[in-house]
Amino acid sequence: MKEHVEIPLREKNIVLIGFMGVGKTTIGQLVAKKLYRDFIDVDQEIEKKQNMPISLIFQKFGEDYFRKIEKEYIVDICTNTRLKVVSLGGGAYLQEEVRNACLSNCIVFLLDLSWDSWKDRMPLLVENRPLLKEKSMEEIEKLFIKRQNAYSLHNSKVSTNNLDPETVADEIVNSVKLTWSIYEPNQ
Ligand SMILES: Nc1ncnc2c1ncn2[C@@H]1O[C@H](COP(=O)(O)OP(=O)(O)OP(=O)(O)O)[C@@H](O)[C@H]1O
Ligand SMILES: O=C(O)C1=C[C@@H](O)[C@@H](O)[C@H](O)C1
Ligand SMILES: [Mg+2]
Repeated sequence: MKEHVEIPLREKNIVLIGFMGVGKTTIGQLVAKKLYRDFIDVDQEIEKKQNMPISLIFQKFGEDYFRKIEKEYIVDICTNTRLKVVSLGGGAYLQEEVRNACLSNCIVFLLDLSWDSWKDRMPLLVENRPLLKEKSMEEIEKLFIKRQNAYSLHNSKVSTNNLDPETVADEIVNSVKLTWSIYEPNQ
């Protein structure tokens, strides 16, 4: 078994979680830029590796296959990299192994958006998210509610209601820098 090495707080990957379309990709990119870190978007990297869009991966190989490669990739990032900003796909954090890997090695931020605000964003999202296609608003709301339990396991939560991506990214950066400035006094 691999020995657990405690990662210094300043070097931990920052992971963004939350429901489809809350802004993980958009805001993650900005946070990475502001902290001079590399950015990893798990969905985009899987699409590159598989050389096809996620909707086609779902169509050709099924959701279970997608979840398997998604989990393996995230566990690998969490255990073998540092100093990254990582945006997960919206459903990744539902997997227990993903949650454990993130919470043991990284700083996990939940991007929170109310259902009412999310509904306004829905038209932007439906095209590229296979899980939203052919679902009624009631079914999507049920999924939104059901997932909140898993998302509640995080290190910090940022509300994104009525805030532009720059403002949310600044809030995350400030919050991270605040934790970095706290240290044990010399006795
Ligand atoms: N704070 C915000 N205010 C308004 N629009 C936003 C905000 N954040 C993101 N958006 C818009 O919402 C859409 C979805 O954003 P994004 O792709 O970043 O979400 P995501 O959380 O990464 O979704 P997924 O879980 O599917 O990966 C994009 O069109 C983006 O421009
Ligand atoms: O919420 C989800 O289950 C998903 C969200 C997207 O980021 C993609 O990972 C995929 O469309 C599945
Ligand atoms: Mg995304």
